[in-house]
Amino acid sequence: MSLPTPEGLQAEVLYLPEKGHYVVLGTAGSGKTTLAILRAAYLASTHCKQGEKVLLVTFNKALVTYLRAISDRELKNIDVINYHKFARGYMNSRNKMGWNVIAPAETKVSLIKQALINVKSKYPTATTLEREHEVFVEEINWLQKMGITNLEQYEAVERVGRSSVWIARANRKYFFYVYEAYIQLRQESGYKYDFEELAIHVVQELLQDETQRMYKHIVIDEGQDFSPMMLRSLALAGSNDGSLIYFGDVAQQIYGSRISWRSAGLINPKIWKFEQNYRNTREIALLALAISKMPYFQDDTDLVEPKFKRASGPKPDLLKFNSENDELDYFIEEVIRHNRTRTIAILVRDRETVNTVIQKLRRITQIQELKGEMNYWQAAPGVSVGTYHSAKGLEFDTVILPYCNSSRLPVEERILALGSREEAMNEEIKLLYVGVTRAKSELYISYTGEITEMLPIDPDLYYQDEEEDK
Ligand SMILES: Nc1ncnc2c1ncn2[C@@H]1O[C@H](COP(=O)(O)OP(=O)(O)OP(=O)(O)O)[C@@H](O)[C@H]1O
Repeated sequence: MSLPTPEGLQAEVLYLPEKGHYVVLGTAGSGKTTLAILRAAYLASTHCKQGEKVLLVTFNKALVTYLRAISDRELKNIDVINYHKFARGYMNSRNKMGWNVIAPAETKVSLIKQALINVKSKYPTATTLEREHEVFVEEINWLQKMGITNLEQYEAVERVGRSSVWIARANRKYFFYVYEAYIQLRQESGYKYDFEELAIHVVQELLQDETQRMYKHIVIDEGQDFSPMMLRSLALAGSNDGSLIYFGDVAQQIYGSRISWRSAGLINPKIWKFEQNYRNTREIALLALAISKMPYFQDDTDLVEPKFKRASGPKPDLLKFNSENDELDYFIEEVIRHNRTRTIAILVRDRETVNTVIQKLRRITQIQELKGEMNYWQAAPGVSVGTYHSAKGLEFDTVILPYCNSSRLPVEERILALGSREEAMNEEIKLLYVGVTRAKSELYISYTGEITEMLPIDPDLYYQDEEEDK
């Protein structure tokens, strides 16, 4: 595959100086990933001496496989890895890793549940400790992502975003006690770290590490998914006389609230904005824009309004079915008809649903499952199945988003963790946005029962034939 030639602002970003910190905020499909690859290749070929390296880092692993597939030629002498691989590798080089030292996500949850029980027994009258354990898991993840490691810091911090409303400042101490109890339990179980906390340790280690940095330049793609601590660690991991460039889309930010560049370790970055959407047809881009204007989309001053570059195509198809079985059968027919000529993705909210879809589809055709352990990227026409999360950064001719019912979106798990349906919608609408913007020319959205409140209802946005309700 060959990458497009950058134009306008893209070309300016490509040749930015080889020193300093830069931020590129772009709308979906504006060429951020393309430029991340080209910039990394440019730096490796013209601004690295013998032994100096470029790191191209992304959040999700499927994107790493995709990047390698679309640009193998450009990516020579560049380490293309996801954040956790970088963090583990660095800690390993400092003899701070080991076998089985990162607590798996399920273990983390059960240890937090236990920690909550322990703290409750100490403070039996503290009603805040009666809250669901999911709320504590969520808050602990937030503390770790922000790098908050002591109570004074936590009590003083201004929480941005609406989540601040539902934990009273006076109750923060109880959350912190659970956090401390969890760390103790985790250590007793033999786990030095968990996934969210690892970045804090990487930062601490880098602050003391005076050895020559392995990477001269750092290029971050899908930067909106990185926590402030992850970004800080990457800023520290680069050489002082090199550069760091961050490519991200505020509208696709899935977790976490807005952060300042400074708290993420970026020093006076110059900010660039990409506004041209090269991927989606006008009709698909209009739906994405309408989603980003829904009330659940948190106010975001940095939101870049896209300009459409591509020709028109069909409107997104909105279909209602009587049952989920009929829904899947309908799309299986669609896949059979087109999977020799188009790249098609069926994207759903969770892994369990991915498995249901795959089970049924597997009997009919070969499937590419979008997941962490992908070794190979199938670029030829065919069908891919994955979660919205796993599709970040990717693109397909046709995207099918089934099961967009209000009973499935937002998922129950996030409603519990965030304390309200509204709060969960603020977060999950970004996932729908990601799903919609993966489609280059055809988009199908379907549901049974009630449609999710996160989709705009303006009938002009869709091709919708009432008679055709399945
Ligand atoms: N200058 C250009 N000319 C033509 N096509 C382009 C140009 N820049 C990017 N594209 C194409 O637009 C599509 C989207 O680009 P890319 O994946 O880099 O966008 P992105 O900003 O990373 O999107 P997202 O964040 O939504 O994943 C790709 O198919 C890419 O090849």
